[in-house]
Amino acid sequence: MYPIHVDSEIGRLQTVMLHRPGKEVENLTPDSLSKLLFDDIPYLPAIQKEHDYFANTLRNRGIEVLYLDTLMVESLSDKEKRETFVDQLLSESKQMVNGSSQLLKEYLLSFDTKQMVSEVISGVLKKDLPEQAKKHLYEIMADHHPFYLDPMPNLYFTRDPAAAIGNGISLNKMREPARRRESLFMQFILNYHPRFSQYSIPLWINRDYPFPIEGGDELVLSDKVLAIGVSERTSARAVEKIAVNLFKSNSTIEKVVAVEIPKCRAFMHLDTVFTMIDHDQFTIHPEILDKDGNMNIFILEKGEDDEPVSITRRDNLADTLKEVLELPEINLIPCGGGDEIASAREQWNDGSNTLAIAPGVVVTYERNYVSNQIMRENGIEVIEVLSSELVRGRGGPRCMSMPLKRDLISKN
Ligand SMILES: NC(=O)NCCC[C@H](N)C(=O)O
Repeated sequence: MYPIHVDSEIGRLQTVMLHRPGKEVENLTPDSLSKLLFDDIPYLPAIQKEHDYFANTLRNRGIEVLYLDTLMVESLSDKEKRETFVDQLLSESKQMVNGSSQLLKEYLLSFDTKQMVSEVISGVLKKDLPEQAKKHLYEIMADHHPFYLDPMPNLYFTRDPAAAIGNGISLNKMREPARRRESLFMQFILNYHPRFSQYSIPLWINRDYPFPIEGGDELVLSDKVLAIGVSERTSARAVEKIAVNLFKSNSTIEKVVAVEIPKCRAFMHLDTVFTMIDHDQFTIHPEILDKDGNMNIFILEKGEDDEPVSITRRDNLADTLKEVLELPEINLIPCGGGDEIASAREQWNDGSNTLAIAPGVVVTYERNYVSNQIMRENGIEVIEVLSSELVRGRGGPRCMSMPLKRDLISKN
């Protein structure tokens, strides 16, 4: 059965891809936190327990949970594919490979596939490899960085490296060097995993496109409308590129709504400040609006004649949503109820980062009790999950999940 279908943010979730955090989060140190985009070091047994709780919450609702590392191991079924993967990984890890590529290649290929994938994710310490003869100045004067290959602690945010849109994939060039290798996994899974490789799955944008785009900014509002944040992580160029590609293909997307949000760490992606939770209800962090309640929004549509795209400006989010979704009314639910302190605190803790598993049914962090209560008062079913350690990576349930299949919205 064709493995990808996402034509909304809210259709009943059928299949999702997660990554259970592993040793890579234990390889964070105070010195590497900011480079590796964490605010603190999670305690591994506790973050795994919380992640398992999240995965079980989804399973209990009948959702099929796939794990990225398992898919990857199943994709690298022969020696040639393993070697191709290691070659590509090492060539893309130039800044991280703080030593000899050849030595690392031999080291990684000495393991079985499962262990190799786990080593790549958790990072390779210099002390794990045999000491090599130091001949070159850069080796003799080596810095004190402990890793040959840096860990990939952000991998449990499976939302960002790739996103399913309709029956295709946005395979993303990620903005931060610490995360760039992550989308390589999905490239190999699409090319080689039997669940995907037998189909010709369209790529709406590819990871070799030079300007960044990340899945946390890509929100499928309907089969015809895609919203994309222009943010700290996603460039206006990539938004236009994916729009043009969608318009000239067999995709059903007719409008791409580019929403500009402040470029700062707390608001790194659109889904940290805005998510869809029902046909006509959304969470929003009020601080993305200016003092008049406006923001910078552009609608991209297929151009006339030879123009690949036409662009028109809007400034009101609620009005734009009503227009593109053809709804008479919509409800924007403010994170933290709009209270100055509660909304800043709960947005920081991903209170706006809800994962809808069906129309009006969302998974959220239990710590964001103000936002959760307000959603309930608006008729939303809120399923809470644990978050003390998961939150330290600055992402919530939407960031931690990559939907592969949802029911068609009309069926719900
Ligand atoms: N969609 C999201 O907002 N994902 C959260 C990503 C957090 C990760 N530490 C990062 O900075 O990329």
